[in-house]
Amino acid sequence: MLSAKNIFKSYPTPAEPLEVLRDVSLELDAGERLAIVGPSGAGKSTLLQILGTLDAPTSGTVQINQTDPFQLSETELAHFRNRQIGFIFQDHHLLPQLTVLENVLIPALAIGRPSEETIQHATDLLERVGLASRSTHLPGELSGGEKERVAVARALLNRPTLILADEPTGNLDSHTAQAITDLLLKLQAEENAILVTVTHSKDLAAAMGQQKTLLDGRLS
Ligand SMILES: Nc1ncnc2c1ncn2[C@@H]1O[C@H](COP(=O)(O)OP(=O)(O)OP(=O)(O)O)[C@@H](O)[C@H]1O
Repeated sequence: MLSAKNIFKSYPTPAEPLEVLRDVSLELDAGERLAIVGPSGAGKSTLLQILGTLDAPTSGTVQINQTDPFQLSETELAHFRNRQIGFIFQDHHLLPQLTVLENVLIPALAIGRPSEETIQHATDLLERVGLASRSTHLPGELSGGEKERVAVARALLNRPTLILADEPTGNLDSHTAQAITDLLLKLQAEENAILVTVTHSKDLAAAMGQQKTLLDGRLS
């Protein structure tokens, strides 16, 4: 379960602090989906960073599976994040010198040498995203949509509680965007994970089923 309660976030500026999030709360159970929409600069990515434990709120609490990540030590938090959260970014963040399979294995490589079982799971995920035949290729040899599919497979490697996607279809043509949306929703449902996406895409937001708008720092 994901719960965020009374989240406020301000950034310091030379003048007044810039208040980006004002009393944002949300609660999602396993298998639920939420699209966060809103104008540019509304604080969508800031909220996603906080839900992803990459940035702490100025005040308020986050709980992921009954754990408050911001109470953990740095090392515990890195481990927790790696185990519980899968991230998908608009520009996929694949490492160009690693093969497709190695890129999917990155969340496992962060905690040591991947087991045979983990390598098999990564191979299965590549099969499920339709890229089994490309596992030894480098990202530079793939199309934009294929790279995004690798990013989806990688986000699922550790069977995360929570998948966070920031504009996962942002750089794709409408046909490829639809294919990535279908794939993401299918895998999320199969894994019973929580999926939160930030998007400007009306199609993706509609496909997510539930959407909320961030405006003037408030989510409604
Ligand atoms: N580290 C930071 N320091 C200072 N201000 C920041 C920082 N990060 C974001 N901001 C500001 O916070 C506000 C919200 O930014 P954020 O990236 O969360 O918006 P967004 O809704 O995701 O926008 P977009 O749709 O354009 O990506 C913006 O005014 C931005 O300039």
